[in-house]
Amino acid sequence: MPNTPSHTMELPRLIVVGEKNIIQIGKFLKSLDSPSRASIIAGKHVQKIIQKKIKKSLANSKIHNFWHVPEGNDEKSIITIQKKVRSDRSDIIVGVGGGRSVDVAKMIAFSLHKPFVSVPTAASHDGIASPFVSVRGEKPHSIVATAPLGVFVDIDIIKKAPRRLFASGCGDLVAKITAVRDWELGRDRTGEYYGRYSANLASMSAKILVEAVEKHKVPDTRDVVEALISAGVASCIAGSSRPCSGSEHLFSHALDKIAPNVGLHGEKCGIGAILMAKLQGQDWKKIVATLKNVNAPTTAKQIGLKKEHLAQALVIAQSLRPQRYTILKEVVMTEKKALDLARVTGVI
Ligand SMILES: NC(=O)C1=CN([C@@H]2O[C@H](COP(=O)(O)OP(=O)(O)OC[C@H]3O[C@@H](n4cnc5c(N)ncnc54)[C@H](OP(=O)(O)O)[C@@H]3O)[C@@H](O)[C@H]2O)C=CC1
Ligand SMILES: O=C(CO)COP(=O)(O)O
Ligand SMILES: [Zn+2]
Repeated sequence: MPNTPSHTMELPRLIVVGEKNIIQIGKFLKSLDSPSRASIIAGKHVQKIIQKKIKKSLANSKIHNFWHVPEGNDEKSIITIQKKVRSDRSDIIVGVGGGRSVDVAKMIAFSLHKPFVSVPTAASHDGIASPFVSVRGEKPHSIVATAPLGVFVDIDIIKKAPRRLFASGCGDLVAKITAVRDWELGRDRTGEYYGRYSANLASMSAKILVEAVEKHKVPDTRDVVEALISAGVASCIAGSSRPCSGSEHLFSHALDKIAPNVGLHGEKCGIGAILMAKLQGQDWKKIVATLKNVNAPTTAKQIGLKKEHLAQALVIAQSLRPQRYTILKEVVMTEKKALDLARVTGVI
């Protein structure tokens, strides 16, 4: 029944956003569930940066720790790593890194019925506090997993991450402008349940970026991190990624299929937001200015995307999630129309 409200999911119990505080992570975990054994999912780059400090903190807190590198976040790689984590016999799973490590840890924690803690080391995506795992493949979709029991952020680490990751997170944030508009369209056209609070929370997370442009300022790292966390909480409250993921995400998921490994998730969502804002009749130039203000890509060329792949992605995007109403249901998208849209918005 379209009017049935989604179910709200659990929310993180403790969110700490500090600076040069990574050495406190052992104490943080102890305060959550006083674990004795922690499995940590972290990639090679991130381990190089903070493994020593985290190990020291966990040793001081008497937490045995086991480290695993996520090869990918497709189902096969998750199952492989899950078998290793199971043999750790740990009582908490920690994801340390960007979206891939956090997603893999979240999925494994959910499958093993263990608490999960999110430790983002880049402000590159809004999966930090969300209960979902984004699964790529034939029909990209969000799997309902588990919201983190805790979120632990060291802003100093985030600030030192490659700036491209910060810009990508801003792309994922401006995507809320078009995602919320698509949700409004779903409500108005089909009577779909619309959660005003979670929609406003998601819109607010994008607003800090738009306001920064108006004040001729670059948004503060902490503000962007907190906005990404807030967007993840919005999806917990909505019980789905609906407030955070609309036609712009469908464009990004289509590119994951057509041109895998071209561009970061947030970069594709930011470019998708420019295109979809134009279709929605929103101020797409404001989105371009917002992205340029943080040096996020606003053209296909900047992420190495071929225009034919862009056109194909726009044509198939809605078919990837037919049940989610977006502006793409209101246009008959052809490759020619896609290229015209990309041209008029300066994306190609
Ligand atoms: N579940 C959800 O709600 C959401 C999930 N996602 C998912 O997140 C993924 C995108 O995440 P994204 O972060 O863009 O990309 P990835 O996690 O795929 O890659 C990020 C890269 O940056 C590196 N990195 C992270 N932090 C640092 C740092 N501090 N210093 C140096 N390098 C660093 C990582 O290193 P290393 O290799 O060591 O990890 C990795 O190589 C996608 O799979 C997407 O589906 C995106 C949005 C929402
Ligand atoms: O990336 C996301 C929100 O920013 C997750 O959305 P999806 O449900 O489209 O995977
Ligand atoms: Zn996203």
